[in-house]
Amino acid sequence: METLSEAYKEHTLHLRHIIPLDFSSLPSLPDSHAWSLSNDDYNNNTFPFNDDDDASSSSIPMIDLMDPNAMHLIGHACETWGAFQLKNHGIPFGLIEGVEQEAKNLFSLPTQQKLKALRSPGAATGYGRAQISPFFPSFMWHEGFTIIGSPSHHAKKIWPTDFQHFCDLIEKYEKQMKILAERLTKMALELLEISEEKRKWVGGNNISGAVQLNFYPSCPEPKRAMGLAPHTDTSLFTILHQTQTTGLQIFKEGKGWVPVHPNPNTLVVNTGDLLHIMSNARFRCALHRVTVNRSRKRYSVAYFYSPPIDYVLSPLNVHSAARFRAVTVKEYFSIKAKKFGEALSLIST
Ligand SMILES: O=C(O)CCC(=O)C(=O)O
Ligand SMILES: [Fe+2]
Repeated sequence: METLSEAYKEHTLHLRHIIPLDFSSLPSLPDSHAWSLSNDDYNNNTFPFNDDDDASSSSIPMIDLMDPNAMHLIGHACETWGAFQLKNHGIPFGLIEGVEQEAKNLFSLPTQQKLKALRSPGAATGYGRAQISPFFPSFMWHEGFTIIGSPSHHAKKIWPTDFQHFCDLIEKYEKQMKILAERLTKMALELLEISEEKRKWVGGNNISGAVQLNFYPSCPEPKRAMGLAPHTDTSLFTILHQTQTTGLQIFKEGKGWVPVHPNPNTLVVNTGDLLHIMSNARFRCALHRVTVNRSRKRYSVAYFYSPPIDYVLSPLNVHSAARFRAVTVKEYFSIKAKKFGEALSLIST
């Protein structure tokens, strides 16, 4: 089966954009990882907001999936923020905790062991820096591990005799996340009045899904470092579990960088470029980034959900002129891998 990995094949990266720094023994921030963030940028001078902003308009909405009105609340959140927090999402707490623990185990391994699963140039899966690294002048304070389909190929390299537990948990997690993503997608497509014919793929087995484990080590100079640089996700929806350490921020026009405070038993959902395209820009794709901190390590687990790679994304059923030309999922992934922030404007009509 063709998977998302295909879209990265023509886009080979230099090894310096793949091999992470060995963060374990650094007394200070190397120049290669220094960002010139102004104090205001870091502290986001627009936050807290004006007095006339109430708390509910100053942070992404919290939505209860059991709420009978959930679909409309989700639609509103996608229109205004491109993101929301989700409770009563149905993913067993023990499973989330288990995957979090696996991520902690993985990233605390000695560098040499992690490098056995290094992502190869032109590949999408394995251990390494963020895929967006080449588009920024400085490196990020981050290590990642990307999984598409079964994690066993890479897991066997890291733990030759002991990979099964990791694989079982990740596969269970992927299955549960897929089910949740399907529920959200059905609601979004219903709100967009997408035809039955164009919705048939939802619930099928050839969707494009990926799991991304992220690690942000504690950092000697957090104000001059960046965990993950500003980006939008190449997905329809991204469902994120973050540990209880702040860092994730979403950019909101007129407000600046807004923190997404971790809440126990709550997942963060954001819309990605693909839903932005399908909705003819009615749903935002949230620009987000991650800051780091001095004493606490931060972990997150992202699940990216997208239609099958040959699915044609086109702003259908819209009441105004299409703002994007039709592209397949695979074509869009490959444009994004090569052109990053320009991808949406490159397919604009
Ligand atoms: O670590 C986070 O909170 C966000 C991760 C993220 O944005 C990503 O993996 O695309
Ligand atoms: Fe992201």
